[in-house]
Amino acid sequence: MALPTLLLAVHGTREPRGSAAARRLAGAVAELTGAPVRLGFADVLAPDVGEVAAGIDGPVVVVPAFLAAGYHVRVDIPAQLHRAGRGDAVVTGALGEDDRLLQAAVRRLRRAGWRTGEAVVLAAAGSSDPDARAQVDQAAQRLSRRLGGAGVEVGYVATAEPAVAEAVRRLRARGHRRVALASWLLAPGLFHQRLAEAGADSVARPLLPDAGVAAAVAARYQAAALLAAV
Ligand SMILES: C[C@@]1(CC(=O)O)c2cc3[nH]c(cc4nc(cc5[nH]c(cc(n2)[C@H]1CCC(=O)O)[C@@](C)(CC(=O)O)[C@@H]5CCC(=O)O)C(CC(=O)O)=C4CCC(=O)O)c(CCC(=O)O)c3CC(=O)O
Ligand SMILES: [Co+2]
Repeated sequence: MALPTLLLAVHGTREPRGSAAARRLAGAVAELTGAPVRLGFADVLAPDVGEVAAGIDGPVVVVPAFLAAGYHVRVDIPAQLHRAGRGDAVVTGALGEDDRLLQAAVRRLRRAGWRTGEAVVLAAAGSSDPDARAQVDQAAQRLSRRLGGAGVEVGYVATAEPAVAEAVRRLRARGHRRVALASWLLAPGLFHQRLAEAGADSVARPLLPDAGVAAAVAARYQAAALLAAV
């Protein structure tokens, strides 16, 4: 039986390097899974996830390239699929709980110059969805353990508190002389650009491109493909 199509749902950005990162991720995932892979956008760019799904014959597995299951994953993408008559598509969970994403964040952090003893702000996009924010809090706790108990605070670029710059200030107020920013963002974009102004001593790059992130997407697809194939 033919493999279900893997529809990679990315947020969408006006930053061309962000779109290039998304296309490269789609290519890496196609290689890992051997499945037909298509790219759709939740916001900012077209075609949206529903429009892409409507043009696909046969079963579809949508893997959201999102770190937490917030508004876009839980509301926006399912609504796009319903509008397009593809409410049958299986939508997998977000990626942030997969340890490979955390490993990617740690690699970026070290490459940006983080040293043992420095405090860290895990900088996430921000969401109006409390469950999505709880998922980011959990990632911050896992990051702290992974860094040998380093002080880690969450900071948000938009929509939620504390803002990234405020999280940096709080750590300094608690006596941390050096504060590093870990990017809990997938790709270069407007949100990542804002991290440069947050007052940190170093800023890690976003998570993509990364083979572990591609493997996490492939794993989500493979687990769901069993359900999607009719
Ligand atoms: C729903 C909303 C707020 C709400 O939660 O209510 C929200 C939510 C989320 N966005 C997330 C991610 C990204 N957002 C952007 C960009 C933009 N996001 C904007 C709006 C909104 N985003 C609010 C809807 C307002 C509305 O449309 O009504 C834009 C259009 C306009 C603006 O800035 O207001 C601005 C475009 C800037 C431009 O190009 O002009 C990028 C791309 C980039 O950075 O360039 C990334 C990928 C970052 C990466 O690379 O990872 C995540 C994290 C998901 C995760 O966990 O991964 C969530 C959380 C969630 O889904 O809940
Ligand atoms: Co957004």
